[in-house]
Amino acid sequence: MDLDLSKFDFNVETLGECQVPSPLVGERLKFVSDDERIVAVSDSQELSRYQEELGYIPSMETAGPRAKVFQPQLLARAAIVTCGGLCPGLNSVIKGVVETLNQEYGIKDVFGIHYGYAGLADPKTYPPVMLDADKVDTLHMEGGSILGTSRGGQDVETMVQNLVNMRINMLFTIGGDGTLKGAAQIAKEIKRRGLEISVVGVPKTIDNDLQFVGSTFGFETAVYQSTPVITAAHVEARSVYNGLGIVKLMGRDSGFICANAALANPVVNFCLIPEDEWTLDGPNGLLKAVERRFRRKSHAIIAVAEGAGQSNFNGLGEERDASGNVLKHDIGTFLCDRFKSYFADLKIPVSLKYFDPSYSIRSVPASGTDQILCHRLAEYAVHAAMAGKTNMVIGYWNRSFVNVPIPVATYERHKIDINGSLWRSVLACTGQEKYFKGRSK
Ligand SMILES: Nc1ncnc2c1ncn2[C@@H]1O[C@H](COP(=O)(O)OP(=O)(O)O)[C@@H](O)[C@H]1O
Ligand SMILES: O=P(O)(O)OC[C@H]1O[C@](O)(COP(=O)(O)O)[C@@H](O)[C@@H]1O
Repeated sequence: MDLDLSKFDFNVETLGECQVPSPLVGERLKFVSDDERIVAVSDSQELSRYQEELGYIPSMETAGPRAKVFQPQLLARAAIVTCGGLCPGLNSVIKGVVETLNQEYGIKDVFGIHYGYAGLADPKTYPPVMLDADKVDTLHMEGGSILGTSRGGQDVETMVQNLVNMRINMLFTIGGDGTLKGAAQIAKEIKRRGLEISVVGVPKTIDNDLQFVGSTFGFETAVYQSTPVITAAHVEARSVYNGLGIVKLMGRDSGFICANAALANPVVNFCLIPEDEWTLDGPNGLLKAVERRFRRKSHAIIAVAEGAGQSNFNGLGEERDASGNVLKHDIGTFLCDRFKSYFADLKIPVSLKYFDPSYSIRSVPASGTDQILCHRLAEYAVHAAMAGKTNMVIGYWNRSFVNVPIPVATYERHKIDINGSLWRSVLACTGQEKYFKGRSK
């Protein structure tokens, strides 16, 4: 089956003339396009590092439908799996994949795999469900994942054998960096066995920590959802003498939610992220900084990312979740305890209110433009799988949807550049530098 491209309002196969989503890695890289591919060329150290460690030059291609459709319509059977932590919009992506398969390609056999890779490894215990247009009709209104999710490793050979048993030839994995690494292993095993099964990822990361993906669904919703909580913290703190509001937000290794929430809510006075170091004690520490702020304003709001300030727990050991992710020590309650004892020792009154909205933030449905992003990422994932592409994830880069090889997207975590303009804006907006006196940058 070939696809009639005239029904789409753009020609994805004239990349050389019209669509070059650059830059791939900062401004230093340049691009040349070669038919559908966008090849990054540069003599920068960064590129050589990729080339050396990955064994190839990282390249992306413009996402979209291809005239040559690889999957025969009658035999095409798809499976969708959601893994890792919840994220607003998971259900919207599931709906988008099912509808695009149904409506654009006439493919009706779509399996929903239950409970992440656990369901793929053990479909007897967690039987899959057939998904159709009726089942997904109002799915975008629901938070969570209708399929359920899980963490924890599964046997790759078993998962691939189950795909074969179910006669699946397209697997859509909706997940973050762990899920994508799992997807890459599945794709490798598929290749080793000489099977024709596409494995295409849709990037799910509320923390926004994947490389070359630009925008991920759920992130904007998370920032938006933080607003009522920060507002409540501010109202509480402002209404009493020396009111201190501490709001903990998600972000294990990357502080994007926290930084953006601080910018979106300019009542935040201190934004603490994993990427930037700060001390608690001493003349330049956070405790003293809040004391200084109290003298000027008598209230203060701290937004802290869950992965911030972990050096305060040095020597306490390390726990991991089932997927191997390092569990962060609870910086929120730690700060509460330290502030209470600090001000008690100084006999300075303080009224501290602590807010941890993490799970209520991530369990809502996607809102605003996140809904649109979910649908479009899903559409492009289907186009990629139908064109026979594999071991790749859809990215949104420089206002273009792109097909990004999984090893490139997961090569390292995307983090806030503390010398970059985003962090500079946060520092300016919070004014935290004037309280953190003498703090090195
Ligand atoms: N390095 C890895 N290789 C293969 N599978 C992985 C890897 N890391 C995680 N996974 C699997 O991917 C799934 C989701 O991973 P997890 O880290 O929990 O969430 P996320 O995908 O959001 O990062 C889990 O089932 C986990 O076992
Ligand atoms: O408590 P859980 O369910 O393991 O999830 C907590 C984690 O989920 C996240 O929201 C997203 O994590 P993943 O991208 O690894 O799924 C993190 O910010 C947070 O640490």
